Amino acid sequence: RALTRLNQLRTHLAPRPSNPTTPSSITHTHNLSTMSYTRELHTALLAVQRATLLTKSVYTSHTKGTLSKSDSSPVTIGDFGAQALIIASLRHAFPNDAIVGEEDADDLRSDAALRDLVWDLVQKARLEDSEAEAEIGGPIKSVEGMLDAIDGGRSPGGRQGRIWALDPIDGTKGFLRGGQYAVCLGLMVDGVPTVGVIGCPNLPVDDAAPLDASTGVDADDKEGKGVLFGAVKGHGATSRPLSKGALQKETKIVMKEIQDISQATFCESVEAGHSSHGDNAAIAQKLGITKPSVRMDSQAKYGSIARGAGDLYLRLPVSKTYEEKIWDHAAGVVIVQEAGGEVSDAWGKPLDFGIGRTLKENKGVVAAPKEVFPTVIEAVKEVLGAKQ
Ligand SMILES: Nc1ncnc2c1ncn2[C@@H]1O[C@H](COP(=O)(O)OS(=O)(=O)O)[C@@H](OP(=O)(O)O)[C@H]1O
Ligand SMILES: [Mg+2]
Ligand SMILES: [Mg+2]
Ligand SMILES: [Mg+2]
Repeated sequence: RALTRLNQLRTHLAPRPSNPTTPSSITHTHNLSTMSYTRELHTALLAVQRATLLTKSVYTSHTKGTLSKSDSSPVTIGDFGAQALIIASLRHAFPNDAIVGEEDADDLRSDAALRDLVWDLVQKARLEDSEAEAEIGGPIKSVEGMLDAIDGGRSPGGRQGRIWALDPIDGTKGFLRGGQYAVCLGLMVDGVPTVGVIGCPNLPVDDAAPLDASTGVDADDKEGKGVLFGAVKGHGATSRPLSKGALQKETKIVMKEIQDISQATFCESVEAGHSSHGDNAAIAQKLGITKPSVRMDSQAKYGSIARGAGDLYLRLPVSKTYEEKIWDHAAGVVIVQEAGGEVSDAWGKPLDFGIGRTLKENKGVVAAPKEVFPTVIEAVKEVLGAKQ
């Protein structure tokens, strides 16, 4: 009977290729551990944890090595270093997987001084637990290996197979300002976000801590800051303290039940250029919300609502042409869904992660607990509709 139950579970949990003509070489192996993505989650948690150590060392140092990218957004040595470490970890554990990473190594190849700064950071960032460090492949061996790892994030994305979406530092502006930021890694299987991990060095460890965007790095690790969120589709969401070595014990997280939507707290971007503060405020007003919004950089917003510290995440588009990037949402979406939430674009349309590196068929993002989600989307549509 146990065997029948196991087989039923296998059939139930097996990720199915969306296209029945998928060649057998990229269909998934049917063993229970891959089906529940235990190894993927474990690897992603350790990889993100190691990368957060690197970002913290940059956060507290004076040299951030900031460059302006072609879209005039900033990138730092922390972004490059974290991307190198995470891609090296993924290649070690899952050499056949594709990776969509935000950064590439072009700027480092043409700037030796910057490259040396990143190489120095990458060599120093090691997990103190040798078993954990070995599980993610140990240190990167050479400068060329580091550049090659960073360039490993050039996948165009797509709807088939296993593709990781990596944001080595999400909220780089927040990172530079001394605010919240996050290291984010999601695995998409056939275009569906399936595993999500977010490391937030500046959020309180305590899931019940009141939501404020209070900032400042916990330089001596004495302030109880630093949290690592994780989730697997169908298996719930967790948080645990970030550590410097092996993974700490996890706690299950769930979104807060909302009795009265007018009492909800909503989160939005700090940067007015990333999300329309005016539209967000109009939506809140329609819902009868009087509490001020909490402005917070990065996917720390997804983590915060997933653990019930806040309730809603509103990201109404500012520009008609901006396409949201998949690495800004993939991990957060799994974590919120698994904590009991729903996420869509501003029109209530599901986010389509299978088109490429961006969510080009979607506009804006709204996340809320399942029970109130339809009410929130109605308010969003009314506000958007009134503008058209
Ligand atoms: N115009 C526009 N509209 C929407 N989003 C944009 C836009 N420009 C940039 N970005 C992306 O915003 C990412 C960080 O946004 P957040 O809202 O999470 O943080 S912030 O409070 O604005 O810093 C940020 O991620 P990082 O680059 O990883 O920091 C960008 O990918
Ligand atoms: Mg980002
Ligand atoms: Mg980034
Ligand atoms: Mg960026």
